[in-house]
Amino acid sequence: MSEAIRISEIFGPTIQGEGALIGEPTVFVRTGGCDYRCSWCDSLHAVNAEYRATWAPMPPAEVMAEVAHLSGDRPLMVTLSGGNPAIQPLGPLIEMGKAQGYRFAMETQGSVARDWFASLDMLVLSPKPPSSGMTVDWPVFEDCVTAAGTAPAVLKIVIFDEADYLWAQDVAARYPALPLYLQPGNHTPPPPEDDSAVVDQDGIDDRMRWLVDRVVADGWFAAKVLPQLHVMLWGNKRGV
Ligand SMILES: C[S@@+](CC[C@H](N)C(=O)[O-])C[C@H]1O[C@@H](n2cnc3c(N)ncnc32)[C@H](O)[C@@H]1O
Ligand SMILES: Nc1nc2[nH]cc(C(=O)O)c2c(=O)[nH]1
Ligand code: SF4
Ligand SMILES: [Mg+2]
Repeated sequence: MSEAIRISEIFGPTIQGEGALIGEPTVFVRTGGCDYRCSWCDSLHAVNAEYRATWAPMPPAEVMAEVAHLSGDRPLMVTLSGGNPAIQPLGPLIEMGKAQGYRFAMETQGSVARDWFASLDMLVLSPKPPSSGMTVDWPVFEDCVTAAGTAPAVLKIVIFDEADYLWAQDVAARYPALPLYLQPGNHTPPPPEDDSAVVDQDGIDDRMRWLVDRVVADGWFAAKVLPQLHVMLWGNKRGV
């Protein structure tokens, strides 16, 4: 019997709104609990202890049954996010889903390495820049890159300001082999219980334009700059 996974929400199909797989239809499996507390986290309902009562332990078969129900039994990309999905026992879920034809992408900050990263179809490593208030443990981050093995892996870095931008350049220089995505940060999301889901879209647009100008002026042509498409369309609404 596989260990239960702590689930915050399972939703979709929607489109992947960020990074390498932007636009691809996917079902999200969001796990509950995170070892980080980023100052600007847009998914606090899967992070803060006050939401713990909304997280349910589910065995892998139950998670896959819900994914199959949502997808109408048609295999697609399943995106594991959180919280930090790497702190959950996701290896058996990935094996079970792959046997049914599903593919798996995962978003993680790179603070916990697991051997099952090698089974992923896409590992999105999102190390946290200075504006987050977090400090990256680089040896552990390196372990995450190593754990991916031959599985496709990319870097996705959130940028709020100049300090984040310069930090991203350093990170990119450390990992020249990893495709790099830069994403403007969205500011001060409302609490999850507030259904308005309003974001400061003008501010996001300003940061996006600034980021494009900065990347182009620097001739940093390996960087791909993308907005959070789902935030443009639906603000910080949950379940989209
Ligand atoms: C909510 S996190 C969950 C997965 C994992 N904990 C991580 O941070 O990679 C998913 C993605 O959203 C990004 N993100 C979180 N808050 C954001 C914000 N306010 N603006 C832009 N991106 C944000 C994270 O950097 C990460 O790439
Ligand atoms: N559509 C959509 N795309 C996303 N990409 C990353 C997300 C996340 O919260 O991890 C996310 C999300 O919550 N929704
Ligand atoms: S690591 Fe990810 S889920 Fe955790 S607090 Fe930061 S953005 Fe939120
Ligand atoms: Mg999100």
